Amino acid sequence: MTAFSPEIEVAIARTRDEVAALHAELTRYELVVWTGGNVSGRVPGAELFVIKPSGVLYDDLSPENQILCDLDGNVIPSTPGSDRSPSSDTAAHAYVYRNMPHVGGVVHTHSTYATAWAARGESIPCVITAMADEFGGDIPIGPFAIIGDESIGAGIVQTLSGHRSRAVLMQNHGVFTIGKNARDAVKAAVMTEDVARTVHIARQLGELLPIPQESIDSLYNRYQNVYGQNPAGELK
Ligand SMILES: O=C(CO)[C@@H](O)[C@H](O)COP(=O)(O)O
Repeated sequence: MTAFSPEIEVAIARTRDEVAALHAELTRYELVVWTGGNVSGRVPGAELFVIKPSGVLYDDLSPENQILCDLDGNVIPSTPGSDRSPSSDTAAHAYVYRNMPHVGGVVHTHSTYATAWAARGESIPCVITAMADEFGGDIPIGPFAIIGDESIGAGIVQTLSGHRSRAVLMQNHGVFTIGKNARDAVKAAVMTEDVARTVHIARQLGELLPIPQESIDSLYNRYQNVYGQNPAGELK
């Protein structure tokens, strides 16, 4: 059995609880079907993250069957869940954690409207205030990348580095989001689908009206730093 300090064991247990519970948000907001999609969370204070097992039904996910990995994506042996294969996107999540130290959570979905934009290789333009609030501008397109190795992670990091958006539409694939923690990344995935649907419908009705850059900046700053009870600030 791999031994960690008591403090890290507590952090791992909390991350297992959080990541398992957050998968239920993907089904609640209808962002996934069957076993598609995944959530991971970095273990605070350790070079570790927790991710779901591959191809397991959402109803069967629990804290005990989430899988503990190091930042190279290797499963930590003899830990709960380590008898199963981790998510097929584990190498991609690991690449993001290694290369974006400020990121504490990563989420992937094939949510319908956002993935339809990805299938066209088209970024979602910032034409509603909710997009300016959450993403600070357009939601960008990332490159086409093969599933199963670091390619997706490299595409996420390349596209989102220096970008305000917490979401990228990986071309021909779907949504990947990042956040300060796993919950923040899940929220970004929920918001991505919401704005993808609204902007798609708006475009069916006529011409989209851009928001001036200074208004986008102002909306973004207010939402990230003033909105709500305890704003966490932008992701950087
Ligand atoms: O995008 C893909 C495959 O197209 C995968 O990411 C699935 O959406 C989820 O795979 P697991 O996390 O269950 O391996």
